[in-house]
Amino acid sequence: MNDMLKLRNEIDEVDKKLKELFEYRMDLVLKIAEYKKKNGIPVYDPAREEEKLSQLKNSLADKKNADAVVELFSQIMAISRRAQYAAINSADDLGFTAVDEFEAGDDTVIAYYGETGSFTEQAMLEYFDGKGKGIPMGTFEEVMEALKNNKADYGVLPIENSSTGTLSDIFDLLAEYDNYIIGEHVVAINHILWGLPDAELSDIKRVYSHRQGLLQCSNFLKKYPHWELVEGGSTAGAAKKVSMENDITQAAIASRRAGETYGLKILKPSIHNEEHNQTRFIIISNKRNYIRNAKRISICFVLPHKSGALYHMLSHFIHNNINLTKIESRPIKGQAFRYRFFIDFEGSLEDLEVKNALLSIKKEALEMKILGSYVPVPNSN
Ligand SMILES: O=C(O)C(=O)C[C@]1(C(=O)O)C=C[C@@H](O)C=C1
Repeated sequence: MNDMLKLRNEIDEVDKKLKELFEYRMDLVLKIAEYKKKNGIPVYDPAREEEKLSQLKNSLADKKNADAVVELFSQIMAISRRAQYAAINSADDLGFTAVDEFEAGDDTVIAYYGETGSFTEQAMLEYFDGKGKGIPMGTFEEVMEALKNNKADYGVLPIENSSTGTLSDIFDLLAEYDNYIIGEHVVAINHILWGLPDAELSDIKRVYSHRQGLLQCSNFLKKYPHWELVEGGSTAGAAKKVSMENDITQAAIASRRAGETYGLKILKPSIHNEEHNQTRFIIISNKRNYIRNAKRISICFVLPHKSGALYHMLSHFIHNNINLTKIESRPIKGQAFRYRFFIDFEGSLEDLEVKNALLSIKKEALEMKILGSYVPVPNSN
């Protein structure tokens, strides 16, 4: 027998013992689960886990294995928790209810950002198949308020553009309000420069649009440095303003629907920087419901201000084999250089792995909110 074969035989012996010990350990873990269930004790006990890890680390003969031992036992304890959640079966509730579908009929009221003809209205019409009664709202916050005050059943807001990135205000509002993401929709954004029916490009002195409209068309606008750029309201609001004020020197950057709605003329089509300019919209509700088996989840959390806190938090995703699709951070108002993290990941609120990760994060974070679970648009992020 050669040396390698001999060593492998020894490893086989060690693995056999490890396996037997692992099975024995899992039996103990399930007995603890029974006890926890009977006495209403939560599955996750971070203090006990912390104590175990430092005990194991400090008692090592050879400290070079310290990190590996911590990794190995963190993983073993994550597996144990998963088994306990399965045995206890939803004693620790995430507070969300699965539904088969979201109903929308003619009486359904949907608050959307912007004016008639805005891209958000288009997202609403496409998502709800033209059903429901849309009410335009002047600000993102008004959409949130309409849900809060039960003035609307659903809300629609833009959250991310393929060329300019995320709309950070929306993240702050999602953290602040008790409203939840129940769906998402992507719209191809085609910006057009619109003027009055008699206007020519050479007449223009001032251009109105939403901040995003101006940003997404910045390359085109750079060619006209003498134009005054005025941001405010939605893109459709800008088209309405140009139409109402009847000044030949004014133009608006807006959608085809908006320009046609307000009787304007195309001065320049397709002026956006990126050929495939797309915006992702979210559909929100004030109820903690989600479509059964929806495969995307968004959360946000605030961490204790100590070294390694984010690393530790992310390990809950790693140990539960969860794939993150997006991570963002936003400064917390009134707390200089402290951040709230926003994470999107794959999975369903019914998965034990997801439950395991979320309940652990909830326990460790200073605050954690599940922003919603929804069916993602393919390749949206
Ligand atoms: O000691 C417990 O409470 C257990 O359930 C066991 C165990 C472990 O695997 O060691 C599992 C989960 C807890 O978070 C802490 C420890």
